[in-house]
Amino acid sequence: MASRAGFSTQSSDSISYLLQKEAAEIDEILMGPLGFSVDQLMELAGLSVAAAIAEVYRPSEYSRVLAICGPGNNGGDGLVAARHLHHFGYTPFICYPKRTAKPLYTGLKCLQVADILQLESLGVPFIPVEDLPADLSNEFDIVVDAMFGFSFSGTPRPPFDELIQRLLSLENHDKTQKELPIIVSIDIPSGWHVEEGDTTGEGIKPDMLVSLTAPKLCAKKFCGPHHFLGGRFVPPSIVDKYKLQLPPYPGSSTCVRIGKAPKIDISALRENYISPEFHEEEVEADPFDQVQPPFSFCPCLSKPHAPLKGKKGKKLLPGPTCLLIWGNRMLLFTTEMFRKWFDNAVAAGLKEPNAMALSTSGKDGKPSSRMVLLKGVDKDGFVWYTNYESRKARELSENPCATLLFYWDGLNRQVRVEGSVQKVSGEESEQYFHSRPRGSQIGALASKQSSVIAGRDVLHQEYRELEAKFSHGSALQI
Ligand SMILES: NC(=O)C1=CN([C@@H]2O[C@H](COP(=O)(O)OP(=O)(O)OC[C@H]3O[C@@H](n4cnc5c(N)ncnc54)[C@H](O)[C@@H]3O)[C@@H](O)[C@H]2O)[C@@H](O)CC1
Ligand SMILES: [K+]
Repeated sequence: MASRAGFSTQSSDSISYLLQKEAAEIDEILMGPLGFSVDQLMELAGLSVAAAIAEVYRPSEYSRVLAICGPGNNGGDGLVAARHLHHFGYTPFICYPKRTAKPLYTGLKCLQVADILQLESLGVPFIPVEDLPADLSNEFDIVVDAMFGFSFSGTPRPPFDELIQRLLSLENHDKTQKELPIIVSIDIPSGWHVEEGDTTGEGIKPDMLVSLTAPKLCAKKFCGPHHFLGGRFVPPSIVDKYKLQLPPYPGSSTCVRIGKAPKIDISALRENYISPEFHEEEVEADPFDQVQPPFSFCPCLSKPHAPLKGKKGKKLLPGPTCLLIWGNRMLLFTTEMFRKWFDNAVAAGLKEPNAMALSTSGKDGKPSSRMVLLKGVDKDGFVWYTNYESRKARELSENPCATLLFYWDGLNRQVRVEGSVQKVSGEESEQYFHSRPRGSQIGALASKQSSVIAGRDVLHQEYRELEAKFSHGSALQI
């Protein structure tokens, strides 16, 4: 869950939607000339479904997940998603009415046997359809609809007709009375026509739809708040053949949000912290002994940032209020302790753990904040660099007091530092300046930062002069 799905800014009008026939053809091409195996595709599809769910619904609030799996590959995606959700910290349950009983099958059935064995080894319960509570609203927080995908046609036959009815009855509950389970449909909301959608207007209305490979035509009619695309395996030959326009997946994400951005009630925006609690009695008497906070970290270590030194530096000397904060607890700390926590944040793979909000105020007393990057920390203080003509530098020259705030999402920690600020030595500044890439050096010299720029021509002129000074001629952008 370290990587985020991001949001595609591509309008839903410019995304391609597939006809049923095209979806089936793509399936055949992938598993024919392109050499994919069905289990490979299903694994990627199921993983992207689990990732999309985890993106929106946290296990601390939505732990109990029921996956209702159908007889085809859509059902297989549901089994795989449930396995990944287990590893993401959810408690999945499976209802798999057409599960195969015999172990020796070929093709798809063989795969489903493997999926079942893997889920059973994780202790994931399989609930027979007759044991499923008639009212799903008390038992589950999320229901994954993995009954039918793009090969569905006609009207649902038993027992799926009745299962779809149970999902429908969830929607008809009095929503003001209690929290109802979220419905997540894989690829197609089950019971919908693959191209025409919910033709009767009485089909299920999932809260989340995770389209796979490319959305099917019926997805145009999806009105729920969360539409994601998953199945990050489409090769260029298929994109070209079907003239597919698909949004890019950000970074290493297996899913990407498409459709409209979710409407967020800012007043209700609250992070559910799932990191282990840190109790008062666990705090060491000597803060230096509090070296390893009681958190476990992601084993994939990202490379620590190389220490940077340099020019136009500022150093904040921590005053009496240096607080490590986790949840609603605080601990006075030293820069040495900070360093250990910082190293933990780097090891946890957090993005830019050295980003910090710097707040200053000048002689007018009006505070201002901005994000800057920490460039060093030692027993004397915290170092960052700024152009001495910037607003922050001006304010610090008028009032050499500042606060720093680090916020390490994912670890549920923040660090607040308050103190007085002084310039670093010229020598340290020089070292830092020369350690920066050429382009940044030019940019730093030319930049007036937040001060008002008299005229663009003047600035261009300065750039030209600076570029001429540096033979490398690094590219510059204004
Ligand atoms: N690129 C792809 O093609 C990929 C497809 N995947 C998944 O595979 C799905 C398609 O899988 P399948 O082709 O196996 O088909 P489905 O999973 O859509 O379902 C086919 C099964 O449903 C039954 N069925 C159809 N209509 C019915 C009805 N009215 N009542 C009761 N049963 C009915 C069929 O007899 C068949 O057993 C996709 O939607 C997607 O979820 C993913 O696993 C990976 C990639
Ligand atoms: K489905």
